[in-house]
Amino acid sequence: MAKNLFIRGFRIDHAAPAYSESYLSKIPVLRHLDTFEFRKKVTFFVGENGTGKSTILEALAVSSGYNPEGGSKNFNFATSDTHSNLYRAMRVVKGIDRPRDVFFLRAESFYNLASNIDEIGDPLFLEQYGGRSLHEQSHGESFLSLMLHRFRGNGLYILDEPEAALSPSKLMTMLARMHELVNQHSQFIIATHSPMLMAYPNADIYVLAEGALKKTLYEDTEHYIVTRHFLEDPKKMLHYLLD
Ligand SMILES: Nc1ncnc2c1ncn2[C@@H]1O[C@H](COP(=O)(O)OP(=O)(O)OP(=O)(O)O)[C@@H](O)[C@H]1O
Repeated sequence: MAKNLFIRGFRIDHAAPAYSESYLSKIPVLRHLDTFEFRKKVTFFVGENGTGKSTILEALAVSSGYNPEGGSKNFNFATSDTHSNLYRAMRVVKGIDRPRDVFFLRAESFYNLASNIDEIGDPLFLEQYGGRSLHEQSHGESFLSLMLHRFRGNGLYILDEPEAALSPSKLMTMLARMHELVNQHSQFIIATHSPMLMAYPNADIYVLAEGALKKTLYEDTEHYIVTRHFLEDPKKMLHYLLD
């Protein structure tokens, strides 16, 4: 196991009631997932909708002490208790070093996170988020504020579909910032559908498909292949799809 990572892996106890007595046992990928080892500073989980990416990220985040709706360890707001019980059946293997910065971001509850920052109302605290309420910034601007101002390096960042808000050029800004943070000893665990984001070099890509988590080369991912085919000849693809 890579010792210099903050999260080195996890184990799932399939006999735990939290797992066996819930819908989790019906998610094909989880059924065959006993242990998982992180090897790189950036790990992507990709795959079709509903294959279990968010479930795994959320359990990793909750097991590591984060608020299930997102934020750092200081956030404890909850707007609805919809997170799964996987964290009760999961044991996270931590590295030797502890991260000095942690953040769990999920696109779907970003709005609630922004409200919570406003409620805290401390200007010094707000400064970390670019000095302006995240509600007064666009979705993409506020996410970039988070990456540029709040993420400080030496951090563990668990991001669920961070591309949701970003234009292609801002996605490139994110890639550059991510690289800086990786060089400052950070670890990223990301669920994504973005072929641009998953192009980040020296990352591991795991595809959730056919009941397995399979390490896959970037060029072999469906995201890369389908997007490339589409962009090579959009007219031909549209003709095929629409006629
Ligand atoms: N509360 C729940 N009750 C029953 N099934 C659920 C519940 N929450 C999620 N599921 C199911 O668990 C499976 C995995 O969901 P998850 O959100 O982890 O998928 P995902 O890979 O992140 O999908 P997407 O790419 O669409 O975000 C899905 O089939 C989903 O329908």
